[in-house]
Amino acid sequence: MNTLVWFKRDLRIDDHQPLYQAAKAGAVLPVYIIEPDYWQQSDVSLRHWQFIAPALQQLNQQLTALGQPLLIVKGPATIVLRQLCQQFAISRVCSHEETGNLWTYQRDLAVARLLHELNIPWQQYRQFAVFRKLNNRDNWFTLADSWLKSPPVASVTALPFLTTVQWNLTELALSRKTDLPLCSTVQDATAAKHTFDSFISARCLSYRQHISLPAKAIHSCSRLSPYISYGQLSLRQLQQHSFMALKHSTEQRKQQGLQAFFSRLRWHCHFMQKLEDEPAIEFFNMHRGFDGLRENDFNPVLFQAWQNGQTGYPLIDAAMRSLLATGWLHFRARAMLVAFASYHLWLHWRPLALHLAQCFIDYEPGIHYPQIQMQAGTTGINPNRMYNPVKQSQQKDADGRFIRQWLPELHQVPDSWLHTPWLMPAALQLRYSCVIGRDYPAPIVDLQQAQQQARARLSQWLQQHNKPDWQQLKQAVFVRHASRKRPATQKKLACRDQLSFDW
Ligand SMILES: Cc1cc2nc3c(=O)[nH]c(=O)nc-3n(C[C@H](O)[C@H](O)[C@H](O)COP(=O)(O)OP(=O)(O)OC[C@H]3O[C@@H](n4cnc5c(N)ncnc54)[C@H](O)[C@@H]3O)c2cc1C
Repeated sequence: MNTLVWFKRDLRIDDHQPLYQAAKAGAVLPVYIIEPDYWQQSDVSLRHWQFIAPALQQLNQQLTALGQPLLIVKGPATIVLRQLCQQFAISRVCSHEETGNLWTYQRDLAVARLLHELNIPWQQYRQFAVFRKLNNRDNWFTLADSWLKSPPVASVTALPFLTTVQWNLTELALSRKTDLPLCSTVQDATAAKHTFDSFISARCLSYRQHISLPAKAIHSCSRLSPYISYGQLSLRQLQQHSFMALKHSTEQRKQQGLQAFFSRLRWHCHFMQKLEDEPAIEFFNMHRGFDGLRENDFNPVLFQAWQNGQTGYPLIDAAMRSLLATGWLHFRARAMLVAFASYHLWLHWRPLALHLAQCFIDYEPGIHYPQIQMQAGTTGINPNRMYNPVKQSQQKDADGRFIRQWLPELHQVPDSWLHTPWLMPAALQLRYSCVIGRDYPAPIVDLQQAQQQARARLSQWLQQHNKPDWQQLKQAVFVRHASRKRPATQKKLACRDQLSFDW
């Protein structure tokens, strides 16, 4: 029996159910499809390819060592699969389930129709604690827990040789009409295991302390997100290995770091489950009562300044420029960028989501859209969090290491002015080669005014809409998406906290 294993966002051979099941039954044709239409989508960028291409080379080496190299084919999935199924007398297709964007969902539907027509079964296996057709979240925690604790799939030790086809990733290269510049430094796609080992053995010690400090998070966070997003590492194995490390650790700081990391791996699945349950949140407000709140106020000038790290607020701009250069940011900076754009600049979340999706090397639709909506305050069940960028800057980058690294125009500005350079007297601006409006922009909005306006707009909206149907919608979001880990009463109280601001 010849089985085609379709590699998508699961570029590994360990704990790989489709590969294991296929290998048990006979010959295996491992395939990766470069889909030109996918690469034209507005939430995709060639920065993603910058990471995926070396990951594919590594996967090919691993498969070749097992006996059967990887086939990489360019074209629409339905055409490629039809041709391969006929050419290699394929009697089954195996892959992992994908919780992707609308485009990948529709492509999967088209593939299902094709395989049905060809009378070839398509077996899809779970790779995250994400469950299809879940009615509500009541049992999710128990289901997730038992799946995450279940034994990983046995390793495949050999694959019978079926075919080899020469491919060259440079020749298969993609192009896009408009795109962000590639990252100037990108995480090493072939260093997944090394990155995990270095985190578990040493870097996790300072994870809790440094997780929100921009200059330190880059070293102390696990940095595993792209390897998880493209499936080079199995989240289940990561969860189990970190649990073992936690169990055997006697050092308190290490335990705290591993515990925090361990729960975030679960959050990964918790967030993905939201998009799986309601794919519409890629486009629409999770709580539809927020429809109309920001749509008509979109200001492209403010958006452009935000996108390019030119808002005049140093921590915001340093975060964006660091992201543009490296494709990565720690959680708090991601949240701050979205909150600042949503509240202070009053921009709708959808264009923000697309820009950031293109920027993030680790773009994972299942986490991305629910997180964006949470930070933009459109879920209706999470407290609104409006970060003050000056306060954040003074607290999280007090010595200005991060700001100076990414904003060379502020390099000479002393700490006392660094977080509010627009307040510097003109003579000092000249002395420190940072003339506001010439070398670095003046703030694009007045902070106090923007905060007050956002708060007033939101209060007014909530007053106008806080009617029984609003509560009903909120309850529906809660039933569908809220975590059930805390007791229901406590959670309900938290949900009422509609107008809390983190000034
Ligand atoms: C607006 C916004 C958009 C985001 N978009 C993405 C995205 O596209 N892809 C992505 O992987 N993460 C996303 N995140 C979550 C989080 O910021 C990143 O997972 C994290 O910064 C990646 O760095 P790390 O691997 O060093 O994380 P660590 O802090 O070391 O965490 C380890 C792993 O836990 C998971 N994780 C950590 N934080 C979260 C979280 N808040 N929610 C869900 N899972 C989490 C990730 O798999 C991460 O790799 C987003 C957060 C925000 C606020």
